[in-house]
Amino acid sequence: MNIVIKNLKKYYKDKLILDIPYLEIKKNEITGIVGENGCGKSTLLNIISGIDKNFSGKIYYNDKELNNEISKNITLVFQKPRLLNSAVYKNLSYPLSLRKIKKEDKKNEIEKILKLLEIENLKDKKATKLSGGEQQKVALARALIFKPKVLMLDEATSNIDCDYKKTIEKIIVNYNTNENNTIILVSHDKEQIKSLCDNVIFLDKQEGN
Ligand SMILES: Nc1ncnc2c1ncn2[C@@H]1O[C@H](COP(=O)(O)OP(=O)(O)OP(=O)(O)O)[C@@H](O)[C@H]1O
Repeated sequence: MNIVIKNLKKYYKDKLILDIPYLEIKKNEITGIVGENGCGKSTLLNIISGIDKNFSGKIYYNDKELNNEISKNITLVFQKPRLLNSAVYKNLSYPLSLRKIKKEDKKNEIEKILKLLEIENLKDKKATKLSGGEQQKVALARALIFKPKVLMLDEATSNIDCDYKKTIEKIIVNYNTNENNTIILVSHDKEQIKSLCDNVIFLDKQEGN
């Protein structure tokens, strides 16, 4: 999905947080968003995902404004995952149940994604009891299982160890190139941004913040 942002302004009370006259995020590309703490990166992802509707300006997704169908195709993964207080398997099956996926297909999809992310060993463990890095892996699995057209990662690999980060990065690149998807990556990891992104957006902190 191509995303075009026009005249976006976001305030918290009377403090201007974001001021973006025009921004285009292209499908089939990995777009990095960088900038110092507090410049509004997470706020921007929340707005694009539809979680935050309190802004002025327009956002077009393939020339259309946000609706239920488009929302279903956008996933945002947070640095601190919000997982269910139940087994990893349940965390992955629940979102598929909401989408009315048949039991047999569900099982196959879950097994595929556990294997892809190399987390079969976590399947029966309680998600909220996992380490920070393990929880991030589960959150990525839960995001990918939806096959979203727009995948946004907000510091989503910050707790993952170096070796495994490479595995995740490969999965992200494949997901982008093979499936025609849009990926937006917020990260303070300069190496990661440099090696993965086709495009980098530098957000400036607004004056007075
Ligand atoms: N709910 C809120 N109410 C008031 N101000 C907020 C709220 N959420 C964020 N802000 C402010 O908005 C600004 C942008 O925050 P945001 O979290 O988007 O920045 P960021 O670039 O993602 O930062 P970081 O790199 O530290 O994660 C900050 O000044 C922050 O204090």
